Amino acid sequence: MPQQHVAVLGTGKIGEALLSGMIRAGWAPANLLVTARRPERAEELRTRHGVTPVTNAEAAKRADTLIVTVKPQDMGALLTELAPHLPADRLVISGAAGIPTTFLEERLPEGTPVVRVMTNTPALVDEAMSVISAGSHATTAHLAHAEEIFGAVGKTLRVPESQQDACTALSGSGPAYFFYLVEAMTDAGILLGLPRDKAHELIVQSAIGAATMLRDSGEHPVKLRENVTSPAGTTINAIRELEIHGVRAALIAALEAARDRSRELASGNS
Ligand SMILES: NC(=O)C1=CN([C@@H]2O[C@H](COP(=O)(O)OP(=O)(O)OC[C@H]3O[C@@H](n4cnc5c(N)ncnc54)[C@H](O)[C@@H]3O)[C@@H](O)[C@H]2O)C=CC1
Ligand SMILES: O=C(O)[C@@H]1CCC=N1
Repeated sequence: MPQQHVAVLGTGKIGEALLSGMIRAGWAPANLLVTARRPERAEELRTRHGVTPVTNAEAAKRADTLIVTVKPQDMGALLTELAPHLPADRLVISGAAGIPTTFLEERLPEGTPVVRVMTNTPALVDEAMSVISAGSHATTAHLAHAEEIFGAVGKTLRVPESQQDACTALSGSGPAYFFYLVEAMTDAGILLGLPRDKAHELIVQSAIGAATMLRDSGEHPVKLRENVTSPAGTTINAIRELEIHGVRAALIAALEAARDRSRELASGNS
């Protein structure tokens, strides 16, 4: 069967990460359409990936599946532009934080299947976590198609849409928290007298090792931490400081704030 045409609309950081992953996974660039606001950006995407830049209206007419990766604040305007050109049997996948499937369904032709996905930037290295939910007209075949696309850049997980804002706080924004931790721990290395590049290398390799153990050992994180924490040793002194400074509570509050912001995002739209 010939591959379907897939269009990525609003090909910024996430759109391009997905596009490049799809090509690495074997999608033919000839079947991939992209839209961008600026002509120079469209040309850059053509040169870099061999995909075809089109207008949003052309994408609506030509693509079997449309993946919308604009910022939440730009979603309303884009849907208004697409709606008059979109046949109602086309699958529309939204990658935007906070935008419910009902928001798209209300602005697209009656019966349009919509799937909501929250991915993350490790898509760039095929290690994304993408959580996927169906709108009211999307079937399991539509979900499977979304999984095929996002599976090109990492893991996928189906969740009820009611959990999407929480997932956005955990995995959508998640990489930023780890980058922040690495940055802070590297600063600590500087305080302890290490050169910045050495401190960075030590922390990054420790992060990779810890992440690999979390994924592959089957052990609970508490057990893994206990294995590092020797009686009267160094680690417990650090853990005590983390507890005194409320780092666990800060993380819980931080993710709650991210979840709340995700809930608010749809209201910033037309
Ligand atoms: N950056 C991240 O870590 C993640 C972002 N997301 C979601 O992905 C979406 C995109 O985020 P980024 O890629 O970071 O943003 P970005 O700003 O890099 O990309 C969005 C692109 O859409 C273009 N655009 C806006 N309106 C358009 C229109 N009418 N026609 C054509 N192009 C248009 C913009 O020019 C821009 O290039 C957002 O909705 C965000 O919530 C989801 C997961 C992670
Ligand atoms: O910060 C944001 O709004 C986007 C969504 C998840 C990660 N980045």
